[in-house]
Amino acid sequence: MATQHTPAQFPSATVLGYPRIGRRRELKKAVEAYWSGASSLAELEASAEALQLATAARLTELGLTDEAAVPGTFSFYDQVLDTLVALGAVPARFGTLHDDAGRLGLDAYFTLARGNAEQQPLEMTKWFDTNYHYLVPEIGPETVFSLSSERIVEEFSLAKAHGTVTRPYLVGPVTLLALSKASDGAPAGFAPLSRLEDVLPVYAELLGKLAAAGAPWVQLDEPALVADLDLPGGTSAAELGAAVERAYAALTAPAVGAGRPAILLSTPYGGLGEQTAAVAATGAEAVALDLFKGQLPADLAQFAGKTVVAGLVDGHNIWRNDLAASAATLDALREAGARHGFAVAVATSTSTFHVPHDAEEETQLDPQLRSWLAFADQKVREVVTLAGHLAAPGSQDAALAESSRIIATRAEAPGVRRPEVRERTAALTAADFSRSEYGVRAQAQEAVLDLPPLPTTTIGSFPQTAEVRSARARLNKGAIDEAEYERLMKDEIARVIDLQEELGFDVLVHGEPERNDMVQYFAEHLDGFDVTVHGWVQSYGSRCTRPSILWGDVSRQAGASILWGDATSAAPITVPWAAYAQSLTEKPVKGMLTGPVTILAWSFVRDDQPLAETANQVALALRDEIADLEDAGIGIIQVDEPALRELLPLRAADRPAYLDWSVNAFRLATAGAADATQVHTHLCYSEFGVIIDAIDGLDADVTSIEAARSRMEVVTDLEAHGFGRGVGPGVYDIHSPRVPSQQEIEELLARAVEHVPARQLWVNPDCGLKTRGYEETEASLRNLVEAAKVARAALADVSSAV
Ligand code: MET
Ligand SMILES: [Zn+2]
Repeated sequence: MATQHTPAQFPSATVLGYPRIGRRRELKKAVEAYWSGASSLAELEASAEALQLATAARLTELGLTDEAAVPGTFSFYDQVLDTLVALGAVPARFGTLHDDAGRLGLDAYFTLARGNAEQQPLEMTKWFDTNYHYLVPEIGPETVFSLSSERIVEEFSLAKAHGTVTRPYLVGPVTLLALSKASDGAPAGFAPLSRLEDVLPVYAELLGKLAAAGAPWVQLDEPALVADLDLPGGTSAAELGAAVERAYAALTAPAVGAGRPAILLSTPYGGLGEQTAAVAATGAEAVALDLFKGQLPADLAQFAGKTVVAGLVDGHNIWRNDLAASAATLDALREAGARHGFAVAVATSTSTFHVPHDAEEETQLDPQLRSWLAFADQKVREVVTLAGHLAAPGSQDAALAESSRIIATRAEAPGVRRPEVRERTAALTAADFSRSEYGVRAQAQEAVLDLPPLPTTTIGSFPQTAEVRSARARLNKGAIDEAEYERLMKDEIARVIDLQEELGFDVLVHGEPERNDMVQYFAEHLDGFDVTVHGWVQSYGSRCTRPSILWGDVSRQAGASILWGDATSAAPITVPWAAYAQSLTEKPVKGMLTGPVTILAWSFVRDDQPLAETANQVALALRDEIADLEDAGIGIIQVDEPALRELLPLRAADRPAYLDWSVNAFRLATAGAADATQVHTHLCYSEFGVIIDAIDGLDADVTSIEAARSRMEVVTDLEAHGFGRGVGPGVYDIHSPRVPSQQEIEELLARAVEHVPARQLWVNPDCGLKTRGYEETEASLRNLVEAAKVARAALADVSSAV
C-alpha cells in the first residue's frame, strides 16, 4: 500500500459561505445584548454555538452531506477581523490587547471592531463590489504576527463533536495583505504585502492545528486576485501573482493530512483574468472559480491534478439559477476534466452571506415572484441538484426543465415589461440628459435664492428618535391609522424646521422622519419593486439591511399605498412632506431624493436586462418627482448618490462603461429641472480622486461629500481637477457621537477656502444625521453655523481690504 496520504476528495457540492447572522438575526441580538451589558460572555458564546450547530444541521439537511461540504464561515463580526486576530496583528496604537497567555479573546476582538475610549476602531471599507463592509487591517514594519486565537479550530471541533465535519475558512494571506493599509507608523510608500513571508508561518501553524483537529479541507479565500486594486506601495498585478506563488508554495509544503488540510483556494467576485496561471500553478488541491461573473478559462489543461470547483450559482444576487445552462457548463467541464485529469465539483460563485436565508419565508410575496427567487437555502439545493447532474447526467432532468420553465415565466409576467415604461426609455434623446450651461443656471439660481457666501445646510436626515420609529412600527401593525401617522411625522418635521431656524441654517431640510431607509422608502412607492419581511443581510458587524427586490419595470405607483395618494394617477412620493416643511418657513427647503444608482446598488436588481436600462427607468420616475417638487414650489432638490463609487467594476477595463451609464442615469433624473432650480447631490466616501471626472459629469449645481475624517484632504483633489461648481466638503464627522468644536470647524473651513474659491463653498456635515442623538447633533450643528459665520466675516474682511 502507498504510504503517501492522498487528500480526501473534495465534496461534490458546496457553498463558499453561508449567512452567519441567523434566520431571525439571532447573532445580532446576542452580540448587541453582550455589548450593552445585558448578557454575559458565556451567554454570548452559548448563542454563537447554538447558531453554528443550527447552521451545520440546516446545511446538512439541505443536502451538503459530504465531508467538508459545510463551510465553517461563522463570524462574530467580520471574516477579515477573524483572520487578523488569528494572526495576532493588532495595530500598535491599541497597545496591549493580548492576554498573559498571548491570546486575543472576544473582548479584544470587539475592541478592534468598535474602538475604545482612546482609539478609533479599525476603518471599515466595502468588500469588493458588495455592500458588505470589512475591517481594514493596519500593517507596518512593526506589526508582530503570532498565532493569537484558535477560534476557528475550536469551531471546527465543536461541529465535529456534533457530527459535522466542516471546512474552516480563512481570508488568504495575499488578500489579507492586499486589503490592508499601511499602519500609522509605516514609512511612506510601505506595502503591507512586503510582510507576506512573516505571516505565512502563522498561517502554516494554524493549518497544522486544523489538520491535527481532523479537518480534511480548509478554504483560503483570495478575492483580491479578481480585482484591479489600487494597492498601497504601488504593488503591481504581476507582484500579486508572484505573491500567490510564494504564499502557496509555502503553505502546501507540508504533507496533506499530517501537516495541513487539503487547500481550497477560492476566488469569488469575478474572473481571474491574468492571475489564472498563477492560481493554477499553486499546489492547492482545489480551486474555486467564479463562473457566474467570470468566464471559463480557455486553457483548462493547467488545472490538471486539481479539483475545479465550478462557482455556477450566483452567491451575490437572489435569482433562481438557470440550471440547464449551468448543467451544460458542467458537461463541458466534465469532458475537459476527463481529458486533462482534473476533477469537478459545484459551488456558489461567492459566499451566500450577501443574500437572505430563505425565500420560502416570504409568504407575503406573490407566489410567482417568489418562484423566481433563490436565497441562500435555495442556492444550496441548486448546487446539490447540479452535483447530481454532474455525477449522473440525466438524473436531474426534471429539475433542470422545471427551472427553465419557471425562468421563462418571468418574461411574460405582468409588470415585468410594461409598454408605457419602455416607450418612454426608447424615446429618449441626448437632450433629455443635459441642462443649460452651468453659468446660465448659476445666474438664474442666484436671482431667486439669495444665499449668503458659505451657505449652511445639512445632508437631509435628522436623528430618528424612538418616537418616530415607534410611530412607524405602530402604523405597520395597524395600531394607529395613516392620519395619526401623518400627524406625528408633521410634528417631527415642524420640530426639525424650528430647530434649523433657531440655529440659523440657510437651506433647510424636512429631516426625512418618514423614511425607514433611504432606498426602501422609494422602493415601497415605486412599481416594479417588492420588499421582504425576513430578508436581512449583514452590512457590517451586527448591522443588517433589508434590500428591496427590483423585479419589474419601474415607475411611480398609481395611487400610492400610503398618505395623500390619489388612486388613479402616478402619485408623488415626497412632495407632500417637502411642501409641508416649506409652508413653515421663509427659508428654502431642500427636496430630498435617492438617486438611481444608489437605488440599484442597495436593492436586489433584476438580471434580465442591462443595469443601464433599469437605471434609466428609475431615473425617469425621479424626473417626474422633481417636476412635481418644482410645481410645489421647491427650488432646491438634492439627489443622493452615495453608492456611485460602490458599483465601480472590479476590473479597470469595465469601468468606463459603468461610469457612462451611471452618470447618465443621474443626468436623466435631474436634467428636466428648470435653470433656476438648484440641483444638489451627495456622495459619502473620501476616496474622491478615483471618480472625480464622473462626479463632475453628474453636472449637479452643488455636491456635498465626506471630508471631515480625512481633514479636508479632498479639497486638493478639487483644486487639481479645477472643479467649477458648488461643493460642500463635510466639516462634521457624523459617524461618531463626538461634537466637533467651533474652532476645529473654522480650521477646516480655512483649509477649504485656501484651495477652493469661496463662492463655490458650502458648509455642511459629512452625511445624514439619522443615526445620531439629538443632543450631540444640536451642539455640533450650532458649532457648524457659528464657524461658518466666522469664516464668512473673515472673507468679508479680505474683500473689503482689497
Ligand atoms: C448615506 S447618504 C445619506 C443621505 C440622506 N439624505 C441622509 O441624510 O440620510
Ligand atoms: Zn451620506
